[in-house]
Amino acid sequence: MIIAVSGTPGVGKTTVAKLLAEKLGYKYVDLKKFAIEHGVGEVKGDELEIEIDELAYFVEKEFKGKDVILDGHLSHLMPADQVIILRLHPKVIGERLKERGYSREKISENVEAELVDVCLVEAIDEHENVIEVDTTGKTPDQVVEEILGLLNKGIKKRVGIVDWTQVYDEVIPYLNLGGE
Ligand SMILES: Nc1ncnc2c1ncn2[C@@H]1O[C@H](COP(=O)(O)OP(=O)(O)OP(=O)(O)O)[C@@H](O)[C@H]1O
Repeated sequence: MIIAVSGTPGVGKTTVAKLLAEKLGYKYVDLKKFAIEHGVGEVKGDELEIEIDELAYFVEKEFKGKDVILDGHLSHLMPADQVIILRLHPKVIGERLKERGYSREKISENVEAELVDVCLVEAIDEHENVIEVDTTGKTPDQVVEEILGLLNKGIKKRVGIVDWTQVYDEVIPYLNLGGE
């Protein structure tokens, strides 16, 4: 089975994807590395611009019918049997990306994407089997146990569990509202 682990940059995809692969005995795949190895997309500045359909072709060709965890913020756009969308309080996303030295603009862009559920909405557009997990305040182990608990119960769809508009006031400091 192909399981895609996606979500806003900084949400904890790689941490959770590696642990989930280990617990399930699945192959772990870094989607960005996979794309580069297959010559999909081109590096523009510090960004890798990827042609989604081309990447999806290689993912299907290489992993269809295999047990794989796909790690990447585009993985929910790939041909997956199950999608896991990780969520995190947008202010924690802001803190993590600040620690990474992201620009104020990049931080704001990603905090806003988390605030308005961009990855979740895209995943639901593409796939029926989407499980949303709020990782806020949970350890990686707790997040993986929650995912395994749902999958073991045969639950393939669980969405609509967070609404960050409730914490909008806490998020404002991370948004580039003035456009400066
Ligand atoms: N559940 C967690 N609790 C505390 N810290 C976490 C948790 N999950 C991940 N982190 C930390 O958050 C940071 C980002 O984690 P990670 O690199 O897994 O995120 P990501 O979503 O893969 O990011 P990117 O999309 O940029 O690759 C790392 O420093 C990681 O150690």
